[in-house]
Amino acid sequence: MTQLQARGLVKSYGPTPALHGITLDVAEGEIVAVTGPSGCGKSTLLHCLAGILRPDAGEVVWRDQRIDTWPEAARSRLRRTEFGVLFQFGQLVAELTAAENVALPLLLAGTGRRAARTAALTWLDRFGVAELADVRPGEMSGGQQQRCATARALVTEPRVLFADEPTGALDTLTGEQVLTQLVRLAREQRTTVVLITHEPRIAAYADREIVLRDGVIDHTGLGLDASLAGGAR
Ligand SMILES: Nc1ncnc2c1ncn2[C@@H]1O[C@H](COP(=O)(O)OP(=O)(O)OP(=O)(O)O)[C@@H](O)[C@H]1O
Repeated sequence: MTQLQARGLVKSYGPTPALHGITLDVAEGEIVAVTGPSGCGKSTLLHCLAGILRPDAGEVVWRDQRIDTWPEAARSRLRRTEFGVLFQFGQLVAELTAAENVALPLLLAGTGRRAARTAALTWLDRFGVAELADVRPGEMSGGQQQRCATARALVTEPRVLFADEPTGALDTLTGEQVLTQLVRLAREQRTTVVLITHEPRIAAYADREIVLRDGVIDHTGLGLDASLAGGAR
């Protein structure tokens, strides 16, 4: 089943064009990597798909519903429930512990405190950082922070996870470790993932790679092709 569709997306920032007509289908449970040179429109595409930005023209369709025309409050609710969003710097709340950070999206969605904490501990454990439950982000390494942020993005068990360079701030080995965990858990949950990356090695974890150039899709390929092009894994 198709989970998410972009139909002829066009977006400019004032005089600066970013997307020139992107059409794309993402299947349920599919992991798609969006790659391409700096400035080619990757983040803009992700933000349009996630309902953060409204395209100037074209449509974003999620499970047969056109969402780009929804009011901001409805799109924001969608991002708190059915969608998960993860950025390069995990954006954990500095004053909260890891468990409180991970529980936060559930509390915002109305889950009770005890159930939210239990789920947070489960997800921290899945990312191998259960022992950090009561630690604040300032006392964690970058990799530990990003594991917590990834746990937070998945704790609501979103249908679609949007990740913008989620391992871009980490060293190669740590980045790959976090990403393999993310991909494994996403596959277990049948979560659809749209992942932006600069690195062919990272794109190799995806089912499909979509390469943008100057705001259009240059070509698409299998993740495996990217791995071969980028050298041995
Ligand atoms: N808020 C903004 N205001 C003005 N121009 C912007 C803004 N955001 C992006 N752009 C421009 O839109 C184009 C696409 O940017 P976008 O960030 O989507 O590309 P990207 O492929 O994600 O780049 P990078 O890999 O460097 O993050 C670029 O020319 C960029 O300079």
